[in-house]
Amino acid sequence: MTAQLLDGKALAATIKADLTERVRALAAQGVTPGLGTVLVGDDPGSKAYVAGKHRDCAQVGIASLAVELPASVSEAELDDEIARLNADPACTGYIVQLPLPGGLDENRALGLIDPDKDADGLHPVNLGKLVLGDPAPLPCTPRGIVELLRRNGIALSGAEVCVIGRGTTVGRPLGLLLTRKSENATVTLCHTGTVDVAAHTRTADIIVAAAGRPGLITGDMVKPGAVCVDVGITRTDAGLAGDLDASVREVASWVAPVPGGVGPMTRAMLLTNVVERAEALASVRGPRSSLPGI
Ligand SMILES: Nc1nc2c(c(=O)[nH]1)N[C@@H](CN(C=O)c1ccc(C(=O)N[C@@H](CCC(=O)O)C(=O)O)cc1)CN2
Repeated sequence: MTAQLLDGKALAATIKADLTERVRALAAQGVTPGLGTVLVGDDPGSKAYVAGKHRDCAQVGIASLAVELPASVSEAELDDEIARLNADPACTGYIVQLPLPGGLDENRALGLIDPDKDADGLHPVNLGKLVLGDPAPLPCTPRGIVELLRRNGIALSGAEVCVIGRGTTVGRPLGLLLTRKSENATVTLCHTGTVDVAAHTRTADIIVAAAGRPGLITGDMVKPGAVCVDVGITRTDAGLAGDLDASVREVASWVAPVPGGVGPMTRAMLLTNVVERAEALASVRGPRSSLPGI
């Protein structure tokens, strides 16, 4: 068997085309959505991801507000930038790019974001709403994974899903999303304390690998016909490497690859979160509101 590709790049392009129309409709009401990003330090991966987010904004007509700070920034200076974006009426929503350099407390920074402007859905209030099943912006990678599976006709209801990785941006919130009544999957969350990862992956209908360990999942760990989603991106001298070994493609029915799978979907979901908030605010304020931008 050679797996079919879950093409996140193509699906993200379709989603961005739809968002472009929605941004045009907002513009007709006098509203320009704005995405802010806070990038601290010079991690090459983070710089590339943030640059990609702003390229996407330009494509769909969302305004960009890019804040760049040196790795030596103090906690107080970072807090000031976050407070500034909270107060900026041109900023509909924003993100603090993770990971932050050592010495800066990520949870503290995320907790200072105005939950209404939390374009990443990573503020504790919004993660709490996800637990409770209340409406809130959803974390971008988990939302992108569910969308990629759903739009390719992959059934989630009743599926056994094995998620590898318990991080706050992917594994944990993905488990919460997949176990909502609307998705109805059964989730096993594996992590560095899991004694026998293969014992869990071998019985799974869907495997989501978000460990950041190149080649961790090999073909012999996959049930024939399973769907495999690669989330781990590691930068090596030879280029980007995912968590799925090449042998997985001979066993799986579908594979979401690195690059071109979940990454572009993560970015498309970030734009979606921003546009959704702009639309919600526009509908509250009514057309051609005299209030400042949102
Ligand atoms: N504040 C956040 N920080 C981080 C998040 C997040 O959702 N919010 N997730 C990851 C990184 N990430 C988003 O920021 C991200 C990762 C990958 C891609 C992407 O487009 N990947 C491409 C390859 C890009 C390349 O060539 O480097 C792909 O897979 O095709 C976008 C966003 C950690 N931090």
